[in-house]
Amino acid sequence: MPSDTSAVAAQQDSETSSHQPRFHRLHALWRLRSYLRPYVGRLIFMLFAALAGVGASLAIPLVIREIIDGPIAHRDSKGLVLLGLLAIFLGVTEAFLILVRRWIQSRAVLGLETKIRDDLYEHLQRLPMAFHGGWQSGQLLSRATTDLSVIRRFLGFGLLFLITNVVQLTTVTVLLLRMYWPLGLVVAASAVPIIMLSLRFEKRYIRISRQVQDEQGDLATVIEESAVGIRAIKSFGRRHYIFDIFDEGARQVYATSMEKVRLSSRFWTFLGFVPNVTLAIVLLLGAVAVGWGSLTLGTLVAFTTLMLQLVWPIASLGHILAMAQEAMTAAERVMEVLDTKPTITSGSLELANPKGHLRFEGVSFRFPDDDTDVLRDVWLDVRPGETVAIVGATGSGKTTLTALVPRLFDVTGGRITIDGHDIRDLTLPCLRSIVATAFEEPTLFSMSVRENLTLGRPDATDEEIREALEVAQATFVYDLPWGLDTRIGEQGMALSGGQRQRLALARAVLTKPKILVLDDTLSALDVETEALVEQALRHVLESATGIVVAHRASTVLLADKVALLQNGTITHVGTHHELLEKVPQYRELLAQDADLDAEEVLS
Ligand SMILES: Nc1ncnc2c1ncn2[C@@H]1O[C@H](COP(=O)(O)OP(=O)(O)OP(=O)(O)O)[C@@H](O)[C@H]1O
Repeated sequence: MPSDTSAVAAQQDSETSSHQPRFHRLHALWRLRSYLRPYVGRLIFMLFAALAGVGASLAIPLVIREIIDGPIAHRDSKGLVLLGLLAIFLGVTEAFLILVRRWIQSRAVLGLETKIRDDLYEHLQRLPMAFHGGWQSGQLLSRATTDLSVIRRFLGFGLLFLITNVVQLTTVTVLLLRMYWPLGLVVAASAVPIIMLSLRFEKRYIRISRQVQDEQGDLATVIEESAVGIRAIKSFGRRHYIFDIFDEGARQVYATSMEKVRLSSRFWTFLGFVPNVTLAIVLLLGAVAVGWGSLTLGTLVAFTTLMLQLVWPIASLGHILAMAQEAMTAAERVMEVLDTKPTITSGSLELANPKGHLRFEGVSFRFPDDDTDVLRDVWLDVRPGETVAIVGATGSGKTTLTALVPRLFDVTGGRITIDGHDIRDLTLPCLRSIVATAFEEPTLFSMSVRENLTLGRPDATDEEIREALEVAQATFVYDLPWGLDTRIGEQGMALSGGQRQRLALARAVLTKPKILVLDDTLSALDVETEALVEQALRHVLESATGIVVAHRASTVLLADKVALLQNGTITHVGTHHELLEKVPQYRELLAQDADLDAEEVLS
C-alpha cells in the first residue's frame, strides 16, 4: 500500500505541479519536439493534406453561390452541369485527402510513442536506488503508459486539428467579412465569449486533469503492490481491508473524472450553442438584407453554408483544448522523470586484472532527505581472498553497508576502494563485473531459470551453470518440468523462499566475481541445506574476497574475521573466537542464535 510518506509526496507533487505556469507546461511539451524529427516529412505532408482538405471544403459554398446567382438565376443548364461537376470534384478531393492524412499519421504517431517510451524506460533503469525508493511504482507505470498515450493522441491528432481549425476559423471569418461585412461582424463578435470562456475553462481544466492523472498513478500503485503482496494480504486475512483502500482510490478517480466530465461538457455545450445562436441571428438579419436588396440570395446561402462550417471547428476546439491541456500535463509528468539526473555516474577506469582488495576508508552514509547518518566513520580492510562477516543488531546498517560496494548508493563521506582505486573512478560495468551481490530477498524475474541465472553472465556455459547450482545446492532446477528452460512465475513465486535464495546465490556465484557480497543470503535455508551450501561456498570464497552479512554463528564461521557493526559504525574487528571472548555485545548477539550453533561455536 502506498506509504503515508509517499502519498504525501505524491500529493505535494500534484499540488506544486498544478500551479506550474502555463509556459512551463507548454515548454515541457515543446521539449518533446525532437521526437517528431524523424517524421517531419510525413507531418508536413499531413499538414498540407489537411489544409488542402480545408481549402476544398471552403470552396464548395463559393461554388454553390456561383450556381445559385449564375446558372440557376439565368436558367443556364450547361453552366449548372459544369459547376455541379466542380462541386462534386471538390467533395471527392476533400474525402480523398482525409483518407491519405489518416493513413500517414497512424505510423508516425505510434513510432513516436514507442520511442519516447523506450527512452523513458532506459532512463528509469539508469536512475539510482534513491530515486526508485522515493517514487511510487504506480506513478512511474502510469507515466510510461497513460501519459505517453495522451501525448501521442495530441501530437498525432489534436495538434493537427488545432492548426487546421484555427486556419479554417480565420479563413472563414475573413471570407464572411468580405462577403457581407455587417453579418461578418456578427460572426466575429461571437468569438469574444468563446475566447473568454476558453481561458477560464483552461485554468480549471489544468488543475483537474493533473489531479486525475496523479490519482490514476496512485491507484496503479495500489494495484501493483497488492498483486506483489498478495501472500501477505491473504495470510493476514486482510482482503476486505485492502479492497476498501483500492475502492476508496477508485472512487476518488471516479469522482475527479466526473468533475472533469461535468466541466468539459458544460464548456462543450456552450461551444455548440454560440455558433448556432449566431447562425439564427445571421439568418434573420440576412433575410432582412435580401428583402432590402442589399444581399443576393446566393450570397446568403453561401454565407450560411460557410457559417455551418464554423460549427464543427468551434465545437471541436473544446475537445482539442482539453487534449492539449492533458498532453501538456502528461509531458510535464514525463519530464519530471526524464529530468531527474542519474546521480550515480560511471567513472572511466577499467581494471584489467583486479585482485579484489576492498577497503572502507572513513565511510559515512545518509539516505537522501534524512538528517542522520546511517553509517559513520566505517573503516574496514578486506584483503584479496579474505572473507569478513558483518555482524550487528537489526537496523545497525549491515544491508546499507553491503549496498555501497556495488554503488547501489554512493557514500556521502569517505571512500570505498578496490585495489586502491576509489570505486567511483571505475566504470560501472567494470565495478559490477568485479562485485556480485546476493540479497536476503532475492528477486527473480518472469523468465526461464537459465535467463535468471545468467543475468550477470550471459555467456555462461551449461557446465558453469551446473557448478554454480551445485555450490548453491540448487540442482533442484534440473527436476523442474523443463529443467533450466522452465519459466518461473513473477518474482519466482512458484518457488519456495529457500529455493529462490539458492537461485539468487547461484546467480551471484556464476559471475565468478572477485568480490562476493552476501547479504544474509542463507537465512531462509534449513540447517541441513545451509551446512551444505556453506561447505560449497567455502571453496568459492577461497578465490574471492567476501563480505557476508551474518546472523547465525554457522555463517560467521565461513569468514576469516568478523566486523561488529554497532549504531552505524564498526566497533570491533577480530576473529570469531576473539570477539566471542572479549566483546560482550557480540556474545549477546550470537546468544540469540540457536543453542546448537552456540555449542558448535564454542566447541
Ligand atoms: N531507503 C531508506 N531510506 C531511509 N532510511 C533507510 C532506508 N533503508 C534503510 N533505512 C534505515 O537505515 C538503517 C539501517 O538499515 P539496514 O537495512 O542497513 O539495517 P540492517 O542492519 O541490514 O537490518 P536487518 O538486520 O534488520 O536487515 C535503519 O534504521 C533503516 O530504518
